[in-house]
Amino acid sequence: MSAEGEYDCIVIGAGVQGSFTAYQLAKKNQKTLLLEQFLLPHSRGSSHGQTRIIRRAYDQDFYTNMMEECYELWAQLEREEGVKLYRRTGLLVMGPENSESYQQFKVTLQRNKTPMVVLTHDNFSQHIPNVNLAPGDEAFVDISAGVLFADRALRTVQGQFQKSGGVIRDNEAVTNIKPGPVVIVSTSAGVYRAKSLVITAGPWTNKLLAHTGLQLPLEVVKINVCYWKEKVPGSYSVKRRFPCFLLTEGEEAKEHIYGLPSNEYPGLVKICYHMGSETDPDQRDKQTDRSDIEILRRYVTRCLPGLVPEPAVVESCMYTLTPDRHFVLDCHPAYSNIVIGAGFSGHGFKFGPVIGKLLCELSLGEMPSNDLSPFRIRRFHVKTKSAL
Ligand SMILES: Cc1cc2nc3c(=O)[nH]c(=O)nc-3n(C[C@H](O)[C@H](O)[C@H](O)COP(=O)(O)OP(=O)(O)OC[C@H]3O[C@@H](n4cnc5c(N)ncnc54)[C@H](O)[C@@H]3O)c2cc1C
Ligand SMILES: O=C(O)[C@@H]1CCCCN1
Repeated sequence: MSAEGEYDCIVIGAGVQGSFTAYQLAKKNQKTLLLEQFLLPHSRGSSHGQTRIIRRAYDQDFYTNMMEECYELWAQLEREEGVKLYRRTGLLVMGPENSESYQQFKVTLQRNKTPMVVLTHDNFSQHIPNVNLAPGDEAFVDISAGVLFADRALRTVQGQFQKSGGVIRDNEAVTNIKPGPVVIVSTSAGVYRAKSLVITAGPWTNKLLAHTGLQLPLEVVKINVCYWKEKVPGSYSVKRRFPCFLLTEGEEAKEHIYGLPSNEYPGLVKICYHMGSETDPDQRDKQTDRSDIEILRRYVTRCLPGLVPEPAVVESCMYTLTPDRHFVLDCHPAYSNIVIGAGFSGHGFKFGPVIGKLLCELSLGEMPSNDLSPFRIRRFHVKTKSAL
C-alpha cells in the first residue's frame, strides 16, 4: 500500500537548510513532513562531512549582522542537546593589501565592531607559524570564528525535529509537485498533501522547480574537498591552536582558498578552492576536472611549507551558485504557499539556524524577522509559466 498523509507543511530535502526549517516548523506545532531522496545520513548533497567554517568575517554587513543571531542559536542547540557543535579556532583572513575584496572584509568587521586582531608582516610568523604571508599581503584574525561539527549538527537537528513530533521519510524521492491552495506532493512511495511546501533541495532545486513552472539562475559545481598531510604531525592542528584560514585571492587564485586545522583526520589539513566545475548533481562522479587541485598544489607549495603538496585524501561536495553568490530565501513568484531556500553558494551552513527560522516564517505567512531584500527572487528578473 502506498504512503499517504495530510500535513501543515512538507519540506523537501534533509540537508542543513531543510532540517533546520522542519525543526522550526515542528517547534511551532506545525504537523511537518521532511522528505529526503537518499537514506540518511548520506554524502551525495552539500551538507555532509565533519566540518564547516563559522565566521563573522564577511564583505557585506547583512551577513555579518545575521551571524550575531546564528552564534546564539548554535549555542542554544548545543545547550538543549548537551552536545558540542562548535570549536573556536579563529579565522585568519589574508589578501593583497591593495585588493578591494580583502579591504571589504576588513572594513566590514571594523564597522561592525567585531573582535579582530590585525597582524603585520613583522609579527605574523610569531602568531601564525608554518604559513608564508605573501609579499604585499595583509592579514587579520576574526577571533570568534571556528569550526562547526557539520555531520553531528545535522544529526542533532534532525533528532530535535523528530522529538518535536516531526516525521522524516528518507529514501523517498519527490517525483511531482502539484501547486494549489493544498499542494500535492508525489514521491517514489506515495502522495502527500499540505497547506504549504518548502523546497530546500540544494543542487536539485531546479529539477524540482520545473514542476512549478519556475527556473532560477543556479549553477551547480563539484568541489574537490582536499586533505593535505602534515610533514610534522600536529603542526597545523586544532590542538596547537592553528586557525581556520581564508585567502581572499592570490597569485594562484581568483577565488578564495580556505582551510581548516587538522582535526577530523589526524595529520591531515582540509584546504579547498572556492570554485569547481559545472556538474549535474546526479552525475557528479563523472566530473573529473582537477584544475582546482592544481591551484591548491601551487598555493600549498608556496605558502604552507609544512604540508606535503599533494592531496592525501580527496572527497567531493557540491555548491549551488547564484550569479551574485547571495542566497535565495523567498516565496515562489506564482504560488505564495511554496517557499524556496536555495543557492547557498558554498557558504550557507553556518547560517542554518537562522535560515530555518526565516523559511519557517515565510511558510507561515509571517513577516520575516530579517530583511530579505538581498535574497529575493525578483533580483534575477525570472519569468514563470503556469504549472497548472
Ligand atoms: C566543500 C564545501 C565546503 C563548504 N564549506 C562551508 C563552510 O566552511 N561554511 C559554511 O557556512 N558553508 C560551507 N559550505 C556550504 C554549505 O555546506 C551549503 O551551503 C549547505 O550545506 C547547503 O545545504 P542545503 O540544505 O541547501 O543543500 P543539501 O545539503 O544538498 O540538501 C538538499 C537535500 O535535498 C535532497 N533532495 C534533492 N532532491 C530531492 C527530491 N527530489 N526528493 C527528496 N529529496 C531531495 C538531497 O538529497 C539533499 O539531501 C560548503 C560546501 C561545500 C560543498
Ligand atoms: O563559508 C565559509 O566560511 C567557507 C569559507 C570560504 C569559502 C567557502 N566556504
